[in-house]
Order: sequence, then C-alpha cells, then structure tokens
Amino acid sequence: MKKILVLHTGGTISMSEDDNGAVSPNASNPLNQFNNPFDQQLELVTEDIFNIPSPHVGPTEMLALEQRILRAHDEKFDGVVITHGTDTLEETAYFLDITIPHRFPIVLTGAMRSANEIGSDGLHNFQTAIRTAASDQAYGKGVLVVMNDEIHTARYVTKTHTTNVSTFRTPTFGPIGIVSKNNVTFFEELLNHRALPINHVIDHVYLLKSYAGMDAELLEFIASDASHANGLVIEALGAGNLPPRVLENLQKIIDKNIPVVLVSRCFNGVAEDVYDYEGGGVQLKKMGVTFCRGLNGQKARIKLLVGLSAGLSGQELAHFVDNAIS
Ligand SMILES: NC(=O)C[C@H](N)C(=O)O
Repeated sequence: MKKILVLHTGGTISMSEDDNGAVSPNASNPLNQFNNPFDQQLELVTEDIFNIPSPHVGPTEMLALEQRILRAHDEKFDGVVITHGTDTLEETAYFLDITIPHRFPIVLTGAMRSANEIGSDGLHNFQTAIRTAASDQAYGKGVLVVMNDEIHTARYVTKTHTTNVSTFRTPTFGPIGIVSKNNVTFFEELLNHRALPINHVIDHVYLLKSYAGMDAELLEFIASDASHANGLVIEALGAGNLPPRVLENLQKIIDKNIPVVLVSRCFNGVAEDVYDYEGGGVQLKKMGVTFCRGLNGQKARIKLLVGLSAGLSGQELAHFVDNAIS
C-alpha cells in the first residue's frame, strides 16, 4: 500500500465564507473532517504544517516545506500532496521543483472557492491531487500542480484568472496530463532536471515590471548602495527590451555586482537578445544582463533567489538562471 504525506498550508481550500460572503481562515482545516476515500488503497499521513493565506507565504515557509519533504523521502513516503493558497502556489511549487533532487511525486493543489461555498472545488482538487501523487506515472515528472482535473508542471504553470476554477494554465505548452474519472493520464515527459538543495534563503531579491516611459528612480535607489539588493529580476518589454531612461542606473547596478535577470512581461514566449537599438536586448546582454528563457517574472525571481542562496555567483549563477530546462 502506498503511503502519501499530506501537508496542509492554508489558502482558500481551508477557508470558509461568512454570511456577508467574506472568506477567511478556519481554526481547523475543513479537509481534515473528510474520511480518506482511498483507505483501501492508500495510507494518508496528514500534517497541518501552516494555516496561512498564500500571500503570507515566502521563501522561509517554502524552505520549511522543502526540509519536510526531504525528510519524507527518507521516511519512505511514496509521494507528497501539498494544499496551498493559489495566489503564490506557483512560486512555492517552482521553489520545491528546483530544490528537491528526489523524483518521487510532489503535487500541489488548492481551491478557488472556499469549503462552504456552492460549487466548492477544494475537496475535488484534493482528491485528484492524491490520485496523481499515488500514480506510478507521476514518478520523475518534477513537482506538479493539479487543479480542475488538469496536471501542470511547476516549471511553467501560472495563475491566470482571479476567481475562475480553471485559473491555472500553462500558456506556452499546455498541461502535461489530465485526471479523469478512472485514470490519471500523462501526455509528456519531463526534460532534464537539476535541483539545488539549500538550507537557508537570502532576501532582497527584487522583481520589477517594465512599462512605457518607465521611471528610473527605483533602479536609482537599488544602484545607490550595493546593500540594498542581492539580485534583481526585470519583466522587460516584448522580446526583452527596456526604455532608454533606465539604462544608466541599470549599468550602475550591474557594476555593483548585483545580478540582473531579464524575462518578458509577455505571458507567452521567451526573452532573447533580438533588438539592436538603445535599450534593446542586444545592448542589455552586452551590459551584463542575464536572460532567463521561458520563466515568468515571479519564477525567475525564485530561481535567482535559490541560486544565490546556494552560493552561486558570476557565470555559474548566470548559467543556472539562464537555462530554462534545468
Ligand atoms: N484561492 C486562493 O487560495 C486565494 C487565497 N487568497 C490564497 O492564496 O490564500
């Protein structure tokens, strides 16, 4: 019989709404009131590791999950299911994906409607996540996100809608599998995977979004003192370009050895050094910006934070961040 560790962290899946429709956390998780419907086939061990909304989750909580999952592997669990708020779920999933070297199934899920709302999706998502974690095919697929009967990779999934139950999408590639009434079916294999186990996390790794007429002052603040930032990710325009007025301070930041990583603010495609004009990707690359292909801003930030926390720097860090498939 397979043994699955369930780690509840909070989020809407563990919340309820009041008479006014306001949604808030419960003292105890409503999911714990449900009997294990798989008790003939699976042993579930449940731990309420946190009970917090996911905007309260940061790298410290992600690290605590990583450490618990590493122990779970030593304790011979066959898989792990994590329930999590959806707002930052993709960041926790990606953090675990790039810090846990073991290939046993790790599946995150959540809900868009709280426990007592009509059409609540929590229990269904929880059960499909358990079925996925127990599936033999889930081995070696990296960390997975299961919501609304779809299986997504932590690497590329993102929350795309504020409230809809089909909020989790993988824009460029689509889901890698589905959960149906009787089966868990995968369509894709995972490309290469490289994990950097870490035992502490650094802070002050920033994420900025670019925009038409972007102001230079925030970059100026970062550039003014190297102690202000350990790293910076910028969601650039289109294929990977920035407005000229930010370049001077950007160069100062790079000269202070603060790593600067570029992704696109477009939700599809990759940022590359294509355009050769002032602020274009060709110039940015020459200035020393690292392009991160295929990740969105929030995940590129997690990748940079993990790389820095592991002690990488210079070319080694750039290679780790740049390489979207590891
Ligand atoms: N659907 C959700 O879980 C959203 C909630 N605000 C959270 O992330 O905790």
